[in-house]
Amino acid sequence: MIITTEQVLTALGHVEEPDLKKDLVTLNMIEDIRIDGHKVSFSVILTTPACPLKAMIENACRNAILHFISKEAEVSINMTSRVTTQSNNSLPGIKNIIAVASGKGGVGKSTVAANLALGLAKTGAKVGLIDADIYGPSVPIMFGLEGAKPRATQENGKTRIEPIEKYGIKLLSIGFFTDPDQPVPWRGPMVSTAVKQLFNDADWGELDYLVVDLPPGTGDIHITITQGFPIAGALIVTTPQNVALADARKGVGMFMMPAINVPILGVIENMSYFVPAELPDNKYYIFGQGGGQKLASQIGAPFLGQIPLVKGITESGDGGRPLILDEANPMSAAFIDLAERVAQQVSIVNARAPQSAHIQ
Ligand SMILES: Nc1ncnc2c1ncn2[C@@H]1O[C@H](COP(=O)(O)OP(=O)(O)OP(=O)(O)O)[C@@H](O)[C@H]1O
Repeated sequence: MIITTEQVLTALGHVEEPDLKKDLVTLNMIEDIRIDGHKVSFSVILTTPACPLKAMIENACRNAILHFISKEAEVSINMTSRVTTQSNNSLPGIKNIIAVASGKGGVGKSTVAANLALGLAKTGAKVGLIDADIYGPSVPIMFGLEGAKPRATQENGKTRIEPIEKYGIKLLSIGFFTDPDQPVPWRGPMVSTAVKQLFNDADWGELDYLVVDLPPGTGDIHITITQGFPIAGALIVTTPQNVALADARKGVGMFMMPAINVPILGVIENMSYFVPAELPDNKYYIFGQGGGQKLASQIGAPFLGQIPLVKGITESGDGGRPLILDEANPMSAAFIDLAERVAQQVSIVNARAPQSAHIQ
């Protein structure tokens, strides 16, 4: 039996990337085809290491070779990834900026941002996290970094800030530069300058994803960030109550304004229900039910899931070690799922963008 590269490409041309709705060959996702007798090997270049469809795509590729070429073929597939970006990126080295937003305060936006950043890193992506919540920066506490001061160096008359590395990601918080016991009486322009420095003056190096924890609501910082930097998309965190949903809708409205025009990656509902430890089969919908899903369908964005009200989330946040790092806790896997769904949406948005590109 002689197998040719053309046969392999034709067979894999029958495998569709379910999100991007095109076949893997057209999407340039197949590389390194090697054939040795009945042995066939190749690499599949996914758009993110956090791809939730990895196993499914691998199976489909194997089946395509066996079905279209030969049942006798021995197939070996290297599943790898190259995170996509949009080529109009004005921040060199940073492929995708993900803004995490909420209408109201206290709905768990920082909790989602921290666990999302760590979840993306756990799948193998290079990740940074900016805490731009000037009114209540939570990253120093959530990462056990109270009192930490990032190193700043002078380079050709310019200040370079070194992000702090913890748990495998790079971090900067506006809280590292303010006194935690003093209110921050900054005026709009000062806030705007400080936030821009977190992006422009920091040595982020190469990042696949830069997660940005925004302040609640809509304000100066939102305008500064959305107008100053290429945001891949915004993630909306809400709780199920009507009051939270009404505010979340306002937040979404801002991202959708023509002058801002940031795609909504999806809606995450936090504190969806409470499960008492002694009655693990009971779910109590304390704040109502179905609100996040309703918001997502009203704005035509994907609903990315529910996070229950869990004591461990508060404890781990307050204890400086986000819950996702505790692999024995079932919520850890739930946060990884969430990170995968968010990465999937970023890849979809990038593929739809006019100047989308597979850039290393
Ligand atoms: N699902 C959850 N279960 C239990 N506690 C939670 C959950 N989500 C968040 N919390 C806790 O609620 C509090 C507020 O969460 P967080 O700081 O993430 O909210 P936020 O929306 O970022 O608030 P703000 O922007 O107003 O600072 C924290 O103590 C956090 O640990």
